[in-house]
Amino acid sequence: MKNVLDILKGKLIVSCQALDNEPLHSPFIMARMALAAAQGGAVAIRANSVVDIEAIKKQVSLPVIGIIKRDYPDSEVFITATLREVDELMAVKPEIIALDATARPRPGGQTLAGLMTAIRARYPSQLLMADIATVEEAKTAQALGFDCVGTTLYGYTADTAGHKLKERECEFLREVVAAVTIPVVAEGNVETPELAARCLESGAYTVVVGGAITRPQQITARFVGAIEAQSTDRA
Ligand SMILES: CC(=O)N[C@H](C=O)[C@@H](O)[C@H](O)[C@H](O)COP(=O)(O)O
Repeated sequence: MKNVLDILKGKLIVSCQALDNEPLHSPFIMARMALAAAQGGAVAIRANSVVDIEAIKKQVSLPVIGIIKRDYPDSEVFITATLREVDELMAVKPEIIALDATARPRPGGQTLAGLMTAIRARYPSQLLMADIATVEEAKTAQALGFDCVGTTLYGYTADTAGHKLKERECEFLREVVAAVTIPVVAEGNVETPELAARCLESGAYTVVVGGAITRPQQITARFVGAIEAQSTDRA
């Protein structure tokens, strides 16, 4: 049996997520999205919440990268922010758990190192993915013993706001790849098949695509934007 990270190498992971303010918010729909992704050739699914992961695991036999998004009043960290979310996720045993590994202050003043120690003590064999936004954070994640690191939060922190992976021929991704030896997951705003392929060429171990496949409101807006840009050109 291949280990989970081997399965992901050079392949596509589809993120099936819809928050409660999104039109497709529903474990049933996310499970069907996961089935469609599996039929299209995805090798794993990234998903948010216990109920979604439970429904997805009933529908497909692919490995799952699990997260719980939860807002805390004292911190901007919201992806699997504390041990509480890790404990909840372990009820549905995602093959990999991803957590925010940015340098931002965490809920309750906890440090990332402290959280890692607590997770490793309770779940020593659980694979862990670090969602980061800077090269320094990737290096720290490797030093703390994360199994892989993802560019998930690049463009979503105060310091990196607005940046996208595709900029300057994937320069940020290439810098992360050069800085660590653990597998690097290209994730965040991978909007086209060509960009997904370029991420792998740039040294990413695997690539996660979310909205460009599973958020039809985003896909629609991209079409509308292109049509409107062309009609402005013609005017
Ligand atoms: C920043 C944040 O909250 N990212 C979340 C992380 O799980 C998801 O909302 C994204 O959909 C996922 O990272 C995939 O990215 P994209 O949908 O851009 O392909």
